[in-house]
Amino acid sequence: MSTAAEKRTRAPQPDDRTGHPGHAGHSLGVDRLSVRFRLPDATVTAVTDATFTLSAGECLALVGESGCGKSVLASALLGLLPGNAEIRGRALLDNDLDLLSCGERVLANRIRGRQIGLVPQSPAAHLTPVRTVGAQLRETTSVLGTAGGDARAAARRYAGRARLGEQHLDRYPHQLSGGLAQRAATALALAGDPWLLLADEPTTGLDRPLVDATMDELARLRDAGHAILLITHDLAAARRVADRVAVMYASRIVEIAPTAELFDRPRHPYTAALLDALPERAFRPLPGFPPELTRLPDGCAFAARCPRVDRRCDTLPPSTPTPDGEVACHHPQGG
Ligand SMILES: Nc1ncnc2c1ncn2[C@@H]1O[C@H](COP(=O)(O)OP(=O)(O)OP(=O)(O)O)[C@@H](O)[C@H]1O
Ligand code: NI
Repeated sequence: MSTAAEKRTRAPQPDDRTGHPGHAGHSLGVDRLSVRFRLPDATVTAVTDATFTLSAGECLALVGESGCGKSVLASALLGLLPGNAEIRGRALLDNDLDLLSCGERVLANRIRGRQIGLVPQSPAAHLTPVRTVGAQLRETTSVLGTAGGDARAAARRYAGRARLGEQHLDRYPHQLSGGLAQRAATALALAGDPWLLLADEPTTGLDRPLVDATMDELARLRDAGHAILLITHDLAAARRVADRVAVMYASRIVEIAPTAELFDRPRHPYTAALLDALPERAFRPLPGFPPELTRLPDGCAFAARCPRVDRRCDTLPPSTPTPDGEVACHHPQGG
């Protein structure tokens, strides 16, 4: 599948002001990634056959209801799942290194922080309360080997890339506003020069102006050449920054499409239902609940809530190509 990044006319540019490195050429190719958790009395099917690509300079949003498997997917890529997780599939970095099989040592020494940065859900969880932001940045750049012998200059550099003014480096996290704390946490995520940023619900609990500001910061990092995997419930936020959107339902990606296309012409009935629930649209929440991930049906998991359900839905709908994406439905809307 061709990517939005290939289609975008504005190529990713290094940011001259901050000396932001270009990351052109990097890619992540996830192929049938599946995760199950074995529990004593049940098996949780958290992710099933997730397949997508993501290139430097592109933002992919992963959206779907709570519990559908978004965070488990992200944790699998970082090797952060607990021991009871059974992982299958591949996740190739630069068509080369498989994140799912390379092992903890490689992940710890070469990947986490250095190739893949984590933009945290809550800055508070990422920042140490008892040390200044500058001290934390200096330490992180030293540990990750990006300080280049001058940790102070490095701290200023990464603060600059996250648009955190130098004057804030001597402050403790609690002395920063919510927006500045988010930038400080982002500066830490950038401190190892990762090209790929994972942002799992980076705006939970923020008010709308701060959500928008955070999305605009992510868009800026995308434009500076980073790849961004944005996990969110917030379709409006996704629309603001994502080039493509992947919609997840009950462990599967059921539709993936360029953002404008997805909003204008949703093909999967679940995507249409998510859009109908938006305040600026019909504001009609989808009735019912997703199935338990311990008892998924053999056929389409959305059938029980689907307005277009028919006999074919007893069998699993295969993922089929659309002009610019894919949909897994026996009777997609709009052709
Ligand atoms: N260690 C684990 N053992 C068993 N089940 C787990 C484990 N971690 C996650 N799960 C289950 O996997 C499913 C997917 O969880 P996940 O956190 O990925 O959902 P999510 O889409 O990120 O939801 P939210 O939007 O609420 O963050 C859930 O049913 C969850 O309970
Ligand atoms: Ni989550």
